[in-house]
Amino acid sequence: MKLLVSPSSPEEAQRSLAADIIDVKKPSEGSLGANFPWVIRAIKAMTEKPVSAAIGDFDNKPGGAALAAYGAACAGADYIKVGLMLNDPAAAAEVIEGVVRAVKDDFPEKYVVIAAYSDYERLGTISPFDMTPLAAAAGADFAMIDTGRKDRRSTFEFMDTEALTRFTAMNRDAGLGTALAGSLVFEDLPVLKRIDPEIIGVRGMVCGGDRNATIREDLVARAIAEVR
Ligand SMILES: O=C[C@H](O)COP(=O)(O)O
Repeated sequence: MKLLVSPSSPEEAQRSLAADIIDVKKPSEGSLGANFPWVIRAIKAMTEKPVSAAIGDFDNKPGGAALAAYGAACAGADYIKVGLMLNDPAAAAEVIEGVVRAVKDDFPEKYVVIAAYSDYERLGTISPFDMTPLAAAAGADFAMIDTGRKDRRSTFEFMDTEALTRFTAMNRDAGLGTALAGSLVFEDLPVLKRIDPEIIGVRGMVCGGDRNATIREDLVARAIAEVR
């Protein structure tokens, strides 16, 4: 299980370099808020570790999503992550296909991560279980769950261990890796290890509980030690 940490600036990235994957995002622009290309480029230049970039929480705008994905890939991201803030499976498929093609046509070695939200019922968005077959059919690499609304309610409040285990197994059967995130806390690490996704994603955990605070190097070190 790899640890992905989500800094919002090169300064925070500097304190996140012990993580397995450095995930560039702009939390003030949403759960998977996109940061500027020059921030992605600057963070990519700081490390040999894989860099991921969130490109936004998209409704029915496949062209915008595809162009954002291409931009993140050109800026140096190794993983490109898009969130599905929509409900209609046909529209979701269009966004996913656009993002996968935008990345893979020019950068076949890069990974595409498609995220649905654990709190999909309160958001009225597509369920992670309905996303997986669409992501697999389009040739994405990972299916992810995160919370769409960041109000400190955890993914575990919306989906229990059984559902997350089932999601992980479903992805594996479909040839996809799994990434799990959403206000995870240190106490969740033992059960996450049992669920066994390829990646867990955190920000609030390594900010001391408040994702609007700043990332602490000591907490990144503790997280990586406990994940191992
Ligand atoms: O990709 C992971 C997210 O940045 C998780 O953020 P969070 O732990 O604050 O919910």
